[in-house]
Amino acid sequence: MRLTSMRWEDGRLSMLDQRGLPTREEWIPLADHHQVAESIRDMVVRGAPAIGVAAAYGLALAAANGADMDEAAKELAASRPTAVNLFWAIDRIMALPSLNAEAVLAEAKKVEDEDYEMNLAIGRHGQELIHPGWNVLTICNTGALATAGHGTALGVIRSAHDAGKEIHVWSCETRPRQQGLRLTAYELTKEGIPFHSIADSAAASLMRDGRVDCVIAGADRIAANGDTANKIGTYSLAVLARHHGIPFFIAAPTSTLDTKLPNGDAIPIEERGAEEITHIEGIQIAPEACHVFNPGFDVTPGTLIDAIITEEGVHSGPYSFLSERDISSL
Ligand SMILES: CSC[C@H]1O[C@H](OP(=O)(O)O)[C@H](O)[C@@H]1O
Repeated sequence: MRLTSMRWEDGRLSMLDQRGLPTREEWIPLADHHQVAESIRDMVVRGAPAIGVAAAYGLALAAANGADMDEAAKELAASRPTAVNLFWAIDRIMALPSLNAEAVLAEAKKVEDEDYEMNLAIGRHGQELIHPGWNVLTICNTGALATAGHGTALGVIRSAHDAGKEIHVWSCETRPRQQGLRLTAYELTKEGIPFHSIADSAAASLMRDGRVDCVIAGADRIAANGDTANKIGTYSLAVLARHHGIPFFIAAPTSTLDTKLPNGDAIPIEERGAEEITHIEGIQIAPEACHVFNPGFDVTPGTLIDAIITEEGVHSGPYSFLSERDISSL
């Protein structure tokens, strides 16, 4: 059975609580869009494409429950600010000619199915860049748990492995929420893909020692010039990769493109709570009243990205994802 982060069955939405993985596999039933918004905000479900799919199903619940769809859309849109897929999915549903329950659910299922197909295409295109025997470094979780299945950056890794390229993965722990140590390690273990989890701070010396052949990461929002918002720490990996002459790739579906933004300066960067840093599994590890700055994302300039892989193919810089419509509106 395909690993996925959520299931719509018999009119009900349930989500795999990613906060408990890898030690607890617990599915949570969600009865309404309020609970979906809360599950996105609390990172029960996380990952740019996955929260877009979740929001689409949240609107399907709102329609089925007879809720005010505009209010439901606003509540879901307020759950997290950085991943543009959330707003792309909400806008797509709200643009339907009719917001009856059947039509909204059908469109939500299309959003999910299309994301899965886009990830398979990203994998096909991206694995062409991966040489046999490469050591591939990645950050956060960009796999089936962050999408509708297969994954983006981790989808490229899966596809390269499935193509018999015998790669090895360095999976950054990804402080503070440890999506790499908990979720990517969980997925790679399930698939039997060789990997080592590493502290985020170990990446530099691995690159210096010639033990990294490429870096591949996901994205939460890509501006028209290729500036890319992704998990905090991605920018430092891009700078390190450029310093060491190592190719740095981003993998994302086109639903992650925000062509209204000419560059990454205006991408909203989510700041999360201090407890994500001061506590681990609810246990305090920092002094009382410890001051914390906890941005969830950073922006990597398109000039540091050697290729952006989408379902359409491999794009190389300089990037210009502006559509004709966007150019005419500038
Ligand atoms: C396939 S996109 C996954 C993307 O989302 C992650 O952020 P979060 O776990 O906070 O939702 C991270 O930026 C990943 O690259």
